Amino acid sequence: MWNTALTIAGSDSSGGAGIQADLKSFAALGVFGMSAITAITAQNTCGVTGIRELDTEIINDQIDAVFSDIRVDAVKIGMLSNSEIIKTVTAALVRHKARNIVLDTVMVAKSGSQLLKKDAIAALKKHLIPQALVVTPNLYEASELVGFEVNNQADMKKAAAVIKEMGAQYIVVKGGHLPGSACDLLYDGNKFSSFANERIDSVHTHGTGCTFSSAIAAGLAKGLSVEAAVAEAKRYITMAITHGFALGKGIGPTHHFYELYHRAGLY
Ligand SMILES: Nc1ncnc2c1ncn2[C@@H]1O[C@H](COP(=O)(O)OP(=O)(O)OP(=O)(O)O)[C@@H](O)[C@H]1O
Ligand SMILES: Cc1ncc(COP(=O)(O)O)c(N)n1
Repeated sequence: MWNTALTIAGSDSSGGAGIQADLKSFAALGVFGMSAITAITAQNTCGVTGIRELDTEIINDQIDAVFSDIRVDAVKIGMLSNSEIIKTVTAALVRHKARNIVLDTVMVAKSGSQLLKKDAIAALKKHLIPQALVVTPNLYEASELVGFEVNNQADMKKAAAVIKEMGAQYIVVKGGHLPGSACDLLYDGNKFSSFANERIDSVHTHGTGCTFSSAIAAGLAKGLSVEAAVAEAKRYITMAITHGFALGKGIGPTHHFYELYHRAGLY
C-alpha cells in the first residue's frame, strides 16, 4: 500500500527545484508523488528566463482530478505566483478537506527572480497560512510575512510566534542563510525545537527549500509526527546538499541519492 503526496508548485525546466525536486524527494523517501502545476518557469542553474502562470481553472482541475480519485496523505505547496492562484488552491484544499499541508512560502528564487508577486503576500497570510499544518519560511520570507527583519535566532523565534498567530499549526523558520551552523527552528505554539547541522560549504544549493519541504510532506504522508518528519527532512536535505553537484554553469542542484539513503537506513 503506497503512501501518497501531492505537490502544488511551479515547474523548473532544469529539474533542480519546484515540482521536479518535490517528485524526486517523494520518490527517494518512498512516497508516491503527484502534481498540480501552478506555473511553468524556463529556468536553469544560472537563472529564470521566463514564467507563465497557468490559469486558475486548470490548476483547480488538476487538484480536483487527484482528490476525486486518490487518497492524498500529504500536500506540499511551493510556487504560487499570484493571489488568484492562492485563493483557488486554498478553496480546492478546503473543499477536499486536505490533510497534512506543508506550505513552503516560496517568494524569490536563489538566482533573484520573483516567484510570488509582492501584492500576493497578503493573500498568503489571509487564506493559505491558516490551512497549513507546517509553514517553512526562510529568513527573507519570514521577514516579508511578519514585517520586521529576521536576522538571528531571537528574531526567528519572534517571527515564528507571529506566523503562529496567523493560523498555522507548526512553523519551521529555516536558518540556512545565517552564518554558522544550518539551524532551523520548529515552533508548535508552546515550545521551540532546533534542528541543526554543520553548514556544508557548497554553492550547489538550487532547490534546497523545495527538497526540505517535500521531505517533510513525505514524512507526514508516511504517518510520522511533525517533529519526526522535520528531523527526517533535515537528515535528507543535509545529505542532498552534501552530494549536490556541478550541473550546468551556475548553482547546481541537490542530489536525491536514492541508494545512499537506502543504505543509510533512512527508508
Ligand atoms: N549550506 C548549507 N549547509 C547545510 N544545510 C543547509 C545549507 N543551506 C541550507 N541548508 C538547510 O537546507 C534547508 C533549506 O533551507 P534554506 O534556508 O536554503 O531554504 P530556502 O532559502 O527556502 O531554499 P530555496 O532558496 O531553495 O527556496 C534548511 O534545513 C537549511 O538549514
Ligand atoms: C519553480 C520553482 N520553485 C521554487 C524555486 C525556489 O528554489 P531556489 O530558491 O533554490 O531557486 C525555484 N527556483 N523554482
